[in-house]
Amino acid sequence: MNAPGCRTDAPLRILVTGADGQLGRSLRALARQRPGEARYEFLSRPQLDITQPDAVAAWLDAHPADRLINAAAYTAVDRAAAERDPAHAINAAAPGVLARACAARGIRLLHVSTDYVFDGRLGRPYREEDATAPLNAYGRDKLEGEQAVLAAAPQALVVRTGWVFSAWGHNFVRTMVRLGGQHETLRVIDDQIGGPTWAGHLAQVLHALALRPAGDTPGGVYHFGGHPWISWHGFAREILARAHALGLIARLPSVEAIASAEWPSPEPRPANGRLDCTRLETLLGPLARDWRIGLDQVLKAWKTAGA
Ligand SMILES: NC(=O)C1=CN([C@@H]2O[C@H](COP(=O)(O)OP(=O)(O)OC[C@H]3O[C@@H](n4cnc5c(N)ncnc54)[C@H](OP(=O)(O)O)[C@@H]3O)[C@@H](O)[C@H]2O)C=CC1
Ligand SMILES: Cc1cn([C@H]2C[C@H](O)[C@@H](COP(=O)(O)OP(=O)(O)O[C@H]3O[C@@H](C)C(=O)[C@@H](O)[C@H]3O)O2)c(=O)[nH]c1=O
Repeated sequence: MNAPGCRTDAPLRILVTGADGQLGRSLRALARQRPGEARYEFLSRPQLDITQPDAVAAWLDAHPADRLINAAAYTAVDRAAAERDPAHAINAAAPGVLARACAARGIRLLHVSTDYVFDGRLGRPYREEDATAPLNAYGRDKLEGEQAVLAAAPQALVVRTGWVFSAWGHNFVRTMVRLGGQHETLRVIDDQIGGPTWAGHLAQVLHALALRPAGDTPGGVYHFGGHPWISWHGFAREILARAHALGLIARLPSVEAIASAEWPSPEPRPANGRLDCTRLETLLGPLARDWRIGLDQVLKAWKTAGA
């Protein structure tokens, strides 16, 4: 194993848990595009269930690594209050299990968290040190997970992001294209703003962080989110206009702007999910984070695939 903080010519060995999700698949794509920069190993849920401490320990003993990127999570926000056991086990408890197992073996953990750790009442983009106050069960679990990681492994990196989309899995872009093909009018919340994050950009950031020597990169929380900031309503309009222009939907539906109170959701969301990325940009330099580039990539991929 490369000693933490030491540069070496051997490519770093990076394990990725939750490798079949949006972020995991985006990391797979990145690893294919940049062979030689690191030796990635991708573990989907059947290969490694992160809620099982013995399985985690056994895997890490059998597969030495320098870094572990945890892309596994429970992301069904509206179900997290009803499905307490799995949601808490995956998002709150398992990150601590991973952090302890990694710390015991000199592996640096990169963990991913969310803008939903904030209550959204701040009148500016959130910085890493701003007070957390999650509004929903998912946000509370993710915050507990962050805290467990940093308590067990202060050198770990916790990257908070928001509004993630990709060509794979469940996300707002897919939902809008599906609904846009079915309805003449959609109703979408206009009083929640944030930064849609293309999972490809998030993968680039995690890859760059993983490659850095630990000594050059202080442990702790970093924010990374897409730009420009926009409401869900504005994002929906952009998605539908571009999907229509590409012929993914035959008609352009109208999109009615509604207030959060008018949307029947069991779980509240923060009104402000904007993430200030200055800390990360100071470390890594200017970051690719324009979601419009990612959105075009996703829609073109679906067009090519005939979706
Ligand atoms: N999606 C979003 O909008 C946002 C996501 N995030 C965070 O970013 C990270 C990546 O999210 P994203 O890629 O969208 O998530 P996805 O829901 O797309 O993927 C999560 C993956 O984790 C897997 N998984 C679930 N439970 C376990 C387990 N016990 N052991 C191993 N794997 C498991 C899932 O498998 P299965 O499908 O079988 O359950 C799935 O493949 C997460 O930490 C998430 O909280 C932060 C902000 C926004
Ligand atoms: C489908 C739909 C959603 N909405 C609203 C509900 C919600 O406030 C917002 C987004 O809905 P979704 O259910 O897609 O997104 P949601 O599950 O809230 O997305 C969140 O996922 C977790 C994992 C995160 O960490 C967050 O950063 C965020 O990305 O849009 C409408 O207003 N109209 C609609 O037709």
